[in-house]
Amino acid sequence: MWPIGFCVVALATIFITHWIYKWRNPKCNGVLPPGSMGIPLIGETLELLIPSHSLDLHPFIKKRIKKYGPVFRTNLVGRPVIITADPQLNNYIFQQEGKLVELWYMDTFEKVFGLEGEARPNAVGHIHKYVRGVYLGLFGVESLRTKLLSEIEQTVRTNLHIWSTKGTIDTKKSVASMVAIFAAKCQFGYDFENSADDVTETIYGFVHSLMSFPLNIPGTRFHKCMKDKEKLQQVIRAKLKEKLSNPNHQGGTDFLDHAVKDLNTDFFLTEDFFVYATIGALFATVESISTAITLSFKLFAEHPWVVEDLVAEHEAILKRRENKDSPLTWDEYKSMTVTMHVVNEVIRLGNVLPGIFRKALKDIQYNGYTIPAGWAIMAVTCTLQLNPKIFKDPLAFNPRRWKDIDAETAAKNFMPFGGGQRQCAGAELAKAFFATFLHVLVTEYR
Ligand code: HEM
Repeated sequence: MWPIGFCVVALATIFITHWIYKWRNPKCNGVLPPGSMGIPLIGETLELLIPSHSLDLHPFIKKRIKKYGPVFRTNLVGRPVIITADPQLNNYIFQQEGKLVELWYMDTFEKVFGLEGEARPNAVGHIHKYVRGVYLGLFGVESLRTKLLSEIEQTVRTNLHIWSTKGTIDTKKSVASMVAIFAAKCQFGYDFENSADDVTETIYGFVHSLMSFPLNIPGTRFHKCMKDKEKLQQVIRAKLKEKLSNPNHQGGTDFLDHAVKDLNTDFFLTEDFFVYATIGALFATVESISTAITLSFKLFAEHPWVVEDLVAEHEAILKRRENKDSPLTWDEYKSMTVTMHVVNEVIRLGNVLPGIFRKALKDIQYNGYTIPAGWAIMAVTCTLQLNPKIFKDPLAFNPRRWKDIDAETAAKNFMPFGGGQRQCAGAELAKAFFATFLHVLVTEYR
């Protein structure tokens, strides 16, 4: 009997050894960038998921850049990935959308945001053109100027007032709820004040837990995130059905109003498409703005002179007004030079989006290395923002540095909103929200 057992063990050992060898040495028609593929099945995921409490590059990236250089290979959640902190390669990749690369998010994100199949909201070509057009229409400069700026101001005033009546607040959670109230209103017409259900907790639960290990079993953070996502989908779908079934519905201006107008006019314009695209915009808005504003509280506490600079600028704005209580105007917003330096500096250090993901459609040759077709690429742009040649003493919070940085240098060395065709469609909204928040904060509160 023992020879059979011996053969089974030997075969299993050969199979596992071969599998591990293949895992560590993936196929490539050329030379792969240096790096390690980590442990079979999970790769190096856990190390990347450990939160970093520093303003510097995440230790996972920093350690590997030091060891391998700015372009290296790894494996995240079972996916082979090339991580690039090389500005030249990053720029090249941003210009190759639909040619050598396509937008790709982690497999978890693909499921959560419905980024699979021909009709996915992140597809290239005319689907992208449609989605981008809708986003820019909703959150672009014209919409901000005519409508959103005053809605942001109202939301901020109400929320800061509520915070001021409490002993302490959890900053990240409170800021995220404030942004969620605004986002839910302008993206799917959710009326926070007159709704029995408080959807902001659900949005916070969803956004807060998405960047956790994707293990969907009861008790895990990710499982709770999926439950919150399902609830959100139901709320958004119910809202869409309500709008669709109302024969007197007049064209409004939120995301679902576009759905009412355009549903089924093209193969991809389905109910699911609009629900997923709304959830995507909600996540992008709440997570990014709340991260930046929360960080600013910590930085202000450590640098009170920055708050003094802000107070001086905003008190001057109030002084120029005929009526001190009148709402913030677009011209006032556009006059906020110091505030925009603060916003830039917080976003520079905030590393709001640690990586921009793409998938190689063909083998990509770069500096003697090959990025194989099918591999994911994670472009880390924050190395640019921490370059000591451009940003002296890069980890120091110093908004005044922006006085000496001209527009051309900034365009080449400051890319928190990405680049190319996929450049952030919410950049103007993020900046306007942040600036309005600072306006109300420093003019009304200490
Ligand atoms: C500090 C705030 C923000 C930062 C740093 C940021 C960063 C980025 C970056 C780097 C990209 C490019 C992603 C890629 O190339 O794959 C992007 C895309 C995008 N962002 Fe933002 N974002 C912010 C706020 C927002 C907000 C408030 C919205 C609101 C809707 C938003 C909506 C989007 C959308 C829709 C895209 C995809 C654009 C496209 O594919 O054409 N972002 N963002």
